[in-house]
Amino acid sequence: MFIVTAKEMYDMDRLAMQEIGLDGKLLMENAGRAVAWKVMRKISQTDKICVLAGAGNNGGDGFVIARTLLDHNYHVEVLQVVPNDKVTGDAYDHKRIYEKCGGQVVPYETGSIQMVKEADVLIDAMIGIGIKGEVREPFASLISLINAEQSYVISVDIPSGVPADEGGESFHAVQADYTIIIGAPKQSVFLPYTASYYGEWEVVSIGLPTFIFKRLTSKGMWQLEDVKKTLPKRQLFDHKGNHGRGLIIGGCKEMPGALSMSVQAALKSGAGLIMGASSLPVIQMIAGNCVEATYSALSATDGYLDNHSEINLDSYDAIAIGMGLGRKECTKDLVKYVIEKATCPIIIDGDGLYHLSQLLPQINERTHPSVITPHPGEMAMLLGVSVRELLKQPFQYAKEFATAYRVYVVLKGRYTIVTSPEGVQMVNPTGNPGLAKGGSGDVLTGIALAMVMQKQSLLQALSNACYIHGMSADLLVQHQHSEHDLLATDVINGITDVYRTISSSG
Ligand SMILES: NC(=O)C1=CN([C@@H]2O[C@H](COP(=O)(O)OP(=O)(O)OC[C@H]3O[C@@H](n4cnc5c(N)ncnc54)[C@H](O)[C@@H]3O)[C@@H](O)[C@H]2O)[C@@H](O)CC1
Ligand SMILES: Nc1ncnc2c1ncn2[C@@H]1O[C@H](COP(=O)(O)OP(=O)(O)O)[C@@H](O)[C@H]1O
Ligand SMILES: [K+]
Repeated sequence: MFIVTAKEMYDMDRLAMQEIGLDGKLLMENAGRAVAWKVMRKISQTDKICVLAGAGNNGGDGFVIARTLLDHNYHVEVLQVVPNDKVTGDAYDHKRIYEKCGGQVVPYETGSIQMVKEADVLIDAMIGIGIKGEVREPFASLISLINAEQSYVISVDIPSGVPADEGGESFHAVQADYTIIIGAPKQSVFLPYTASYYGEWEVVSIGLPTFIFKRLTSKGMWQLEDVKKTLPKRQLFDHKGNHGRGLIIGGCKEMPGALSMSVQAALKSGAGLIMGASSLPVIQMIAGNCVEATYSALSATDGYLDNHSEINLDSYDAIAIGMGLGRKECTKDLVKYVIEKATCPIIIDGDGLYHLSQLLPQINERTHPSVITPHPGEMAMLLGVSVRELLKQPFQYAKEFATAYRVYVVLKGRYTIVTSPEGVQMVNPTGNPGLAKGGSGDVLTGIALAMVMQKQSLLQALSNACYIHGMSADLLVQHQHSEHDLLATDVINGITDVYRTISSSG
């Protein structure tokens, strides 16, 4: 599934009309009818429905929705929020068709507030992706009224008032219960400050050909069907070498568990062979948790790894470094050494990212792939901006960093964004707040290492890792756990169910 900015959506529209000959009225018909079918599945025939229509094409969709509902004997009326002369073009044509089919259009006036109050279902077709600046009257008051009422609110394309793109912060918008998105989700579906306005959401197709999306956007949402298509399969005559040899370097005296979780998660996700490298006390503490792994004891001073020359980096398909490593000068040297010497893909996480802020020239010079897996705090630190600023434009910032330093960026969060050095972006939809707990990131790094070592493109490998990690948490919360008691080690064990579910669902 593709993700678009408002500009990309308008460009697609233009291309569809000018180059293919799909005209605007037809697209509006497709949009309105597709939305109406979704609406019918959510409401009952006895509901009193009020469609609030604005002046633009979003309002035009509203007239098609109303006509379709009317034709199926629903009790529907349109409240036109703008004067007649503002409804023009395709929207005007669809208004006329609706009226010719017997539809009622009630002009907006103070008395029509009653219409909103009496409705069981409000269909918000006031403003779509064409919003400019702050919402004006009477939209602003209507939005307050809608939000204060108990009726079921369905927004068309986007809750009116919510910006389509990242970047904005202050806005007054409809709080929808359900949003039916037209064509493709906009960036604001995935942002922390706008996502909740959408309520439950779904996307409907309006017949724009896939090649148009491919040509105009490089953002998408990774879905189960993508995982099924790209996940490495195990063949009858496979041996462990076919599924990669991985090295995981991490752990210090205060954080031995981080390494343990990454090692376990990597093996559980399908890695062929995993070597965990840390100090002897750390290894002695964790080896019993995962007897399938091999371990390499490195020298340490005061509980922190201190000697990079002991590590042989040559015989691995991928290396992960940083989980629970510590923020000492000696551990920075270790990270620097791996960045400079590793001739396979590397994944840098945790304290490795802390050190990376002083190793940016070195990462830039790598000729083999590099992956970073920051949470927003780590990403903001690397970019030298505040977390608040980063979260206003996560797509933009992740892309800036990925393309500037030629790295894969896995910017973690409710909707983790994976960005390739070319700027292609994949959003992961799985996961829940049960993952907001120490150790979840270490598990993700282990899964990511296992994926990166096996035969898939790196963007696919990292998207699959995020999907599996989140899906494990989702299945666990649906079946045996709650978001409160879920532990990172549960997420490792839950990988079993993820694979069983994926393989049994065809
Ligand atoms: N391919 C597509 O993307 C298609 C999109 N369609 C619909 O078209 C919509 C976009 O249509 P438009 O470009 O006409 O834009 P909109 O309908 O989103 O909004 C434009 C209207 O809102 C008013 N407006 C803008 N900012 C405002 C503010 N701050 N306060 C009050 N009023 C404001 C403008 O004066 C204008 O009348 C989409 O959201 C979608 O619903 C469909 O018609 C089918 C095809
Ligand atoms: N509310 C949430 N919804 C979905 N996923 C979440 C949520 N909170 C955290 N996660 C996921 O959990 C992981 C947390 O990683 P991180 O913050 O690095 O944890 P730690 O370093 O403590 O192990 C990330 O993969 C992130 O996407
Ligand atoms: K809307």
